[in-house]
Order: sequence, then structure tokens, then C-alpha cells
Amino acid sequence: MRSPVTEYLDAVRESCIADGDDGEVASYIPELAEADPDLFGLAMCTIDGTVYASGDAEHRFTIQSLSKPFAYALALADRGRDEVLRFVGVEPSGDPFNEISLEDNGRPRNPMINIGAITTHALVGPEGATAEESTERVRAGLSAFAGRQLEVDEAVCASERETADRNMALAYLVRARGKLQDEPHDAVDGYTRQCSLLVDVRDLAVMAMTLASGGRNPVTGEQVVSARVCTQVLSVMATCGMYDAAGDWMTSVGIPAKSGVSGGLLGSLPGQVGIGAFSPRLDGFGNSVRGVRACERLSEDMGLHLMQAPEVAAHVLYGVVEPDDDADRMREVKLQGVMHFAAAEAALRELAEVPEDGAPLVVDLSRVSSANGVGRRMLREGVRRLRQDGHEVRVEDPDGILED
Ligand SMILES: NC(=O)CC[C@H](N)C(=O)O
Repeated sequence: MRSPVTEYLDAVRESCIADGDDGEVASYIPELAEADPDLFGLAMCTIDGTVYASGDAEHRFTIQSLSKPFAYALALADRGRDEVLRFVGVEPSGDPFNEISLEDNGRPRNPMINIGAITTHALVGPEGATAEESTERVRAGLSAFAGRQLEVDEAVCASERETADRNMALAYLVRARGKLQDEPHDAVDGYTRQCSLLVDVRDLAVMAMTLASGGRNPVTGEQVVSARVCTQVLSVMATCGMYDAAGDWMTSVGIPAKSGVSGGLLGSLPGQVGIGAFSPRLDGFGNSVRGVRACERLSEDMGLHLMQAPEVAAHVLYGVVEPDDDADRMREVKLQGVMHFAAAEAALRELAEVPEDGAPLVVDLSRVSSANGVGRRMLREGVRRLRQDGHEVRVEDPDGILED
């Protein structure tokens, strides 16, 4: 059976093509100007590692700025958040991607624009790593996000190096402010190799889903970075990933995302989906025109906006069975769904209502699908207090939801 999801992606692609062919292929890197402007691929990866793809999904292109969130993730993993924040900020610049966006203290404003990404590249690897070691760690790290070994497109890399005056100038500026750990030439060289890694839209979808699932690659199962690192990266993508169109993007699409000049675009919706798109024609901000349209449509049709309220808490109570005088006088509180703060709060309120009539209580968690740290602590505390008040409580927890 051909999946309806694949057919849906085909329909989204076709509707974006029907909208016209505006936008220009990037030409400031001469090799990029050679791209076929009509290429258009779209892919989606789910949390269990299923990848759906449509259109030119096998075509490989250079990752360019889509590498930035992943290099940032590696720097955070290798040096820690506080250390990385000493060198690169997290504020949206509102500037184009190649602007001189420095704070008064000399820190680049964020890691998603060139000046911040060059600085970030030099922070990958252990303290004291050589420029070559950082660059190889970036290649290997991005490969782990993709779940396959990524290679550099040497022609694009050489082409960008020859025209990298502006990036070189940015690197010298940061170096002059004491925020660049490598020699400017080495940092730009490594960053350019990072941008020249070849990917296709499936890779992007898997990489995006890895960020969206707390750092675990859904296909290989490898824990690439920690969940805490992913939270930081996704937050910066949400506020800075689409350059000076970031606000417009967040309100209309509502998915943490990153774009790049070769025409790639990726979106990471925490816990739900990773999206990869490729179409080389760019708008004035340097974002893929068709990629943006496709994401707008996916978000609208599938209700993917991050700020849309989920309906978890209201349905936490599956039912209460009151003690039956004829039987063994047991009371049951049956809970269901995902146990976050809001759901656990509703459950605690229900537990607080349990009358002190001596009937033993069963708290049934067999329909609870998962709990986070807060949900678990709150439920445990509720049970502890009931017992302290003299209730006889048994917790039915076949999946070990309350265990760490
Ligand atoms: N926006 C981009 O994709 C820019 C990346 C490109 N390598 C550059 O440094 O200019």
C-alpha cells in the first residue's frame, strides 16, 4: 500500500509548485549558482524513525547554514552551556545572516548567523582541540545526527573558500574582541567544510527528529547529545533560525527551524516530527521560497504549531470506581495519558478528594503512557501523603511509570 502520508506530501509539493516559481538561487558562492532551480524534495521523520519522502528526495546538496544548530549542539555537549554562552549569545539579531552582529561585550548575538556559527565551530571538541580536530568532530557529530557518514562536497567547499572574504572579516572581528578560540583562517576553513557537507531531505528530516526527540537518533537509536542540549538548541532555532524573518516564521508556522542558502530547510517539532525540505530558489531573507510554503502548509494542515495548546491535562482522569458495599470495598482511581505538571496537578486534586472511609485505594496507572520528572514526583508525593493520612494505597503500575 502506498502510504496516504506520502501522497499527502506529494500534494503539498504540487500545491507549492502551482504557486509559482519566485525567488532566486544563491550566487555569491559560485558553485551554488549551478543548482537546478526546479529541484524540490520534501521529507518527514516520525519519532519511531519512519521517514516519508516526496519529490527529489535522493538529490544531495550542501547543508550550508542548516549545519549551525548541530554544530551548536556539539559545542554545548563538549564545553557546557555556561562556557559556550561566554562566547556566543542567544538573542535574535534581526539582521541578515552575514551581518556584523556583535553585542557590546564582543559576543556574536547568536549561533545561527555566520559570525556566531564561525565562533561556535571553534568551540566544538574538548578544550585545547586543534582546528582539524574540531572540524572532524563536526563531521562525525553531524553524521551521528543523520545516522550515516556525511562527506564534504570539495568543489562547493573550494568555491566558498575563494569567496569567503566576508566570513574572514567576521572572524577577524570576533578574534579582535577575544571571543574566537582559533586563528580566523582556521575557523573559517573549518566552518566552510562544515557548510559543505552533503545531505538530502531524508537526512534533514532524521537530523531534525533527533533534535526533536531529546537527542536520540530515531533510526539508529544512538543518543547523540543530551535532551538538555536539544532544549537549548531548539529554543535558539525558534528565535533565531530564520534570520530576520524569525518572528514572521514563528507566528505563521510555529516550528523551530533552520534555513540555508543552498535551499535547504529543516523543522523540528519537539516530540512529534522532523521535517526536511529542499528547493534552491530563495526569498530576500535567504530562505527557500517553496520550503517555507511547504512548512506553512504542513503546520496548518496537521496542526503542528508549537503554541497550540495540547489537550492533555483535562483528560487525565479515566474514571473513579467507588467502593461497592457488596464486594471487597475497594476504591479505584484510574489515570491515563501523559503525566506532565498540569496532568499531575489534576490527578493530585482527584486524590485529595478521596474520602477517609477506610476503603483501600488502588491508583491505576496502566493507561498512563509516560511521565516526566515533575509528573512522577508529584504522583509519588500524592501517594505518600495518602499513606501518611492512614489510607491503604496500592499503585497499579505495570509499565514502571513511577520508577526513574
Ligand atoms: N545562510 C547560509 O546558509 C550561509 C552559509 C554559507 N556557508 C555562508 O557562510 O555564507
